[in-house]
Amino acid sequence: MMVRRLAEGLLAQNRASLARAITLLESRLPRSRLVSAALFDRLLAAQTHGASSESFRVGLSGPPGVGKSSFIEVLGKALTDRGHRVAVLAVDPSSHTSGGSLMGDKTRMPELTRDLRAYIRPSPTGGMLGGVARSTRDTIVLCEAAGFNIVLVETVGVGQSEFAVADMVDIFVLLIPPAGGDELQGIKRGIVELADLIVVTKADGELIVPARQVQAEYTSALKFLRPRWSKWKPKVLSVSAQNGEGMAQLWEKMEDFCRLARVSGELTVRRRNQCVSWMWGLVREGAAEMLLNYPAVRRRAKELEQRVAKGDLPPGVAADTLLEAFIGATCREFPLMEQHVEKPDESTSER
Ligand SMILES: Nc1nc2c(ncn2[C@@H]2O[C@H](COP(=O)(O)OP(=O)(O)OP(=O)(O)O)[C@@H](O)[C@H]2O)c(=O)[nH]1
Repeated sequence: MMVRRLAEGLLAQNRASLARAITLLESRLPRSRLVSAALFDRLLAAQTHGASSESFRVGLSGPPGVGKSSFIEVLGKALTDRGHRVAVLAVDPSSHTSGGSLMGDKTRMPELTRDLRAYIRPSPTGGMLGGVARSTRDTIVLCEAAGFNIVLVETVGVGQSEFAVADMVDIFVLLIPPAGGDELQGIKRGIVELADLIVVTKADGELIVPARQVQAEYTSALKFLRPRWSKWKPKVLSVSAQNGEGMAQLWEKMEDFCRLARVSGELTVRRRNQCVSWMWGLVREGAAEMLLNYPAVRRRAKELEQRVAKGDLPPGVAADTLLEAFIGATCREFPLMEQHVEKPDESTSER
């Protein structure tokens, strides 16, 4: 009953229903998990993947102070003015512990917050990146079901969160401040390689010249990178959120990207691959969690870790030993399982 009402509210683009559904999936309580799984079933049955295929998922990353909030506020407003419905989500595992401003915090984007065509959701405070990324991925799908056709996912440019975000969006946009080298800017090397668009911010007033310089540096640096898409070469632009300069051209480029990726079918392939890799990521995470739930295996893991660290044991041997300890522990707990565990020697001799 609750699930049906929630699904109906969501599909009717009711903001309160969307907020409740997201809170539900962020909850780690087993009952909430069951309810949100049932909700996803309903949404699938209602064929909301139609909404997904029409949507555009944009990842935004950049070091603190780059001007992300101002940028999202201006871009978001321009998009809602064009009739789009825009959701802004955030991935910031640190917000839990730092107690600082939560990413996606409404006060950072005052105009967009008042805009009825926009929906802003702060980062879930799940703590670990895995948990935060998981709920953000599901939240994207809920927002799309609720009629938001553009989903902006922002991340703070520290830690691993930008890699997680790049793996859940269609286009990944890296914001760069108009001064300093990579290290000064706190930008990790690998992250530049993931960018489909690089945007130099604050290109106004005295910062125009350094912004253009940074733009030229990145443009030539990108020539040496292998493009991730067959039909798209990453581009570097400079914009000012303060006076709006360059914002329209930026959106044009994003639209070009979206069109090319759709027409070539690469967007579909990318999303499919992302889904499969999320599935395996979750399996790996779940398996590791299950394994460490056994106290005996946990103890064994500690001991093996120490031996591997000292160089007394090759990591591969330690991993096999740990997996065997896990299988042993499950067989002791569920004796019937032993009959079903394939013995490597027997299975080869049978073939
Ligand atoms: N000159 C100029 N300053 C800007 C521009 N955009 C943002 N700023 C300034 O840069 C500082 C940081 O901008 P914010 O928009 O708060 O973004 P942020 O520091 O990345 O912060 P978070 O959103 O919390 O990640 C503020 O002092 C802004 O006034 C711009 O286009 N031009």
